[in-house]
Amino acid sequence: MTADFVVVANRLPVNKQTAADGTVTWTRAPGGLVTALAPVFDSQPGAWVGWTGSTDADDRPHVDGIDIHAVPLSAAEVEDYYEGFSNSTLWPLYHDVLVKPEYRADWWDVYVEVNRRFAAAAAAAASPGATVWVQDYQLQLVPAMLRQDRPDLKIGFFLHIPFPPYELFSQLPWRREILEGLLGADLIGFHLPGGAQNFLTLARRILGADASTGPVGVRTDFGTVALSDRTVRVGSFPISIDSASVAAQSSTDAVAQRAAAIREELGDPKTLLLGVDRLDYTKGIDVRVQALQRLFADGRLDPADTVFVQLASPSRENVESYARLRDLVERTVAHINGTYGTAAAPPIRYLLQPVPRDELLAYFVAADATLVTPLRDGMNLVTKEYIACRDDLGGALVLSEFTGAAMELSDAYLMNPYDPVSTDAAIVAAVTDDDAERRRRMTLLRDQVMNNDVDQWARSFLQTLKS
Ligand SMILES: O=P(O)(O)OC[C@H]1O[C@H](O[C@H]2O[C@H](CO)[C@@H](O)[C@H](O)[C@H]2O)[C@H](O)[C@@H](O)[C@@H]1O
Ligand SMILES: Nc1ccn([C@@H]2O[C@H](COP(=O)(O)OP(=O)(O)O)[C@@H](O)[C@H]2O)c(=O)n1
Repeated sequence: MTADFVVVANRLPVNKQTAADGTVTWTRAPGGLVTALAPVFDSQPGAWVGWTGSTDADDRPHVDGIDIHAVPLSAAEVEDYYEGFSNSTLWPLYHDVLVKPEYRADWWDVYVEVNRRFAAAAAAAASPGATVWVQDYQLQLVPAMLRQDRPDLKIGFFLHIPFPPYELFSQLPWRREILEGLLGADLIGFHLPGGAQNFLTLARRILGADASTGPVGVRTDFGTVALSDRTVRVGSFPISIDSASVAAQSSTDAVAQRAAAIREELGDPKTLLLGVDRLDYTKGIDVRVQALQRLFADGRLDPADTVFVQLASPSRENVESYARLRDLVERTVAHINGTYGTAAAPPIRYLLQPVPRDELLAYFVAADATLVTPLRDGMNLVTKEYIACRDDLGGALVLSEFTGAAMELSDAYLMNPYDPVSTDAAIVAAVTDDDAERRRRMTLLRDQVMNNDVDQWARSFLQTLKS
């Protein structure tokens, strides 16, 4: 069976659960990109092409409402395509070279090969004239490969992470191939106008393409790259969450009771601070923990009545830079608890494990402030989830200027994660400002998040693609 609408993403929206008797069940998976795209299928039927996340060739994933097309990956391909080229070359290069990207031809060869397999699977899943929406940095060659095979398709591409400027991108030995791969699309979307602008500059300087030079706006004023036979549009479409649904899920009695219980279990601290991230070096978990260490040391925060909970989900654990970050975070947390805590009440609680959705929402409702301090982040959906959970107008958001979310959420307590003075000041202001100021800021943040949801993101991208 083929479909008129096909999403192609590295990951399928599925979670594999194996019971004690070996029975396998598949459920819809949560997570940033998946959470954003799943509602698109509520309004139109379609297919999703992607990887199950495991190397078991016998996997036959199934979820209600989406026609799933699994692309199998061997253990060696996971190493070279996912952990290697995607997450040890492209991810650090696109995130400001926070760690040194590795440029290896053997990884590149497997990246090409796996992209070819995704393109073939997408071509097989798509009906004549279908719309195919390719997602993210793992699949940047798919648009051109797919067009070669299926010129009848409408092809969109969206990048969920930052797109770097010429000075960084041009390090990449395969820079021409990546740009040409993306130009196979009819519409290329980025979160921010800056990413779109970087792409247009790169197309001009590296490919000598006829790319527009005027400003790109948010969901308007699209840039163009004129090719010999067609024109590619380039735009900014900041992603969001299903705001109304998150707000509704977080305002149940059960979540309120659990939020109160969490505070009680933590010893009813005067100030409850929260961090929620994949354990990734881009997220600035070390930045916020080191800030707390300074604030406890200089007395601006009292470790006796402050608790910071860091909910970290394990991520890309076979990549060495992730193991190094884990080591740094865990040593710093142990040092702070050893220095400023008591046996009964350590000021930092650190969990390295997935947390059920309802539990996560209860933490958002319970927190006096959430610390979102990335050194670089494409958008950061945690930010928007926290805001959507605060219909009580309580809580405060400390937000790095280096997230995509900061462009829309300028009423947060903004900070520069590279500047300890700015970081410390934002945390202190977020917890000591009077209630009126905190409520004023949260009101403005909520207006933004509740009025700009993921449906608008998907609709604006797909309408632009079809127009
Ligand atoms: O699939 P993983 O390797 O486990 O990583 C999870 C996802 O991480 C990245 O998320 C990005 O997309 C979010 C939604 O647009 C955005 O808010 C965030 O800033 C980005 O980092 C990655 O881009 C996805 O492909 C991964 O699935
Ligand atoms: N411990 C955690 C951390 C994140 N998450 C979820 O994972 C998603 C993270 O999205 P994001 O846009 O902030 O960042 P990435 O991890 O996609 O880079 C959010 O939907 C979080 O609620 C979670 O469920 N549990």
